[in-house]
Amino acid sequence: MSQNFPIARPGMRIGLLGGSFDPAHQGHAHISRVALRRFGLDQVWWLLSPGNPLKAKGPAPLAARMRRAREVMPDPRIKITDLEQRLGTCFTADTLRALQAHYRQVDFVWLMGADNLIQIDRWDHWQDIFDRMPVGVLARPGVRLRARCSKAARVFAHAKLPGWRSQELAAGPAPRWCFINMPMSSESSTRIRDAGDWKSPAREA
Ligand SMILES: Nc1ncnc2c1ncn2[C@@H]1O[C@H](COP(=O)(O)OP(=O)(O)OP(=O)(O)O)[C@@H](O)[C@H]1O
Ligand SMILES: O=C(O)c1ccc[n+]([C@@H]2O[C@H](COP(=O)([O-])O)[C@@H](O)[C@H]2O)c1
Repeated sequence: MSQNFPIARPGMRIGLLGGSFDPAHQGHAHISRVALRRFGLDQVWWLLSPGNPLKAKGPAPLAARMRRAREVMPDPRIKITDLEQRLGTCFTADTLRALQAHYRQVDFVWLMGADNLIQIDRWDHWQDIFDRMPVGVLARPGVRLRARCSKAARVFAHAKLPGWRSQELAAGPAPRWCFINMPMSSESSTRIRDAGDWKSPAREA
């Protein structure tokens, strides 16, 4: 199972940013850099999803999305991975369980944009995600208020770390989460697809 898994030293702090990345864009790059700095992370791993279980339409082929992600994000601290494909998982709770079992001495943080805080309560075993590892939420234009009032924010209100204590997030223990306000990027994959600026091999055919 460990073939071609990224190497991580014991004690490393690693953020996991899951997504369709269909395609990757500067918004992903921006929040990854902010997460590295604000949460004191050593690395961020992008987990390119084989397919979001809540989206009816599948994404572009994984190989094409991986190529594009590497072009967008050449920073050596950001690892572009197809770990979900390798693990055979598509539900986040399963992925995180498998990664923690594989990398027992790594401190992982689940990262997501504020739009996903609004809908995470629809994900499979979503409370397990909060119970399993710290969660870092990055502001996204237009959804900050709804995110703050979301079901997840209410259920885990007791576990919220204020933004000024973000450096403490990765050390845990879970449940513990932190919302980061920052200069935001309005970039989105939807906009790029709608503008016709992302032509994966399958879509060109
Ligand atoms: N501009 C952004 N600001 C903050 N978070 C973002 C931004 N773009 C993406 N994210 C976050 O990155 C993760 C992966 O996002 P995803 O690959 O779905 O991109 P997207 O632009 O949201 O795609 P789509 O428009 O297809 O929904 C999600 O947690 C999402 O919230
Ligand atoms: O586990 C779930 O039920 C689940 C449902 C919807 C989305 N997710 C994950 O959320 C992340 C963001 O997905 P996306 O498609 O919005 O980029 C990605 O890692 C998905 O696998 C996970």
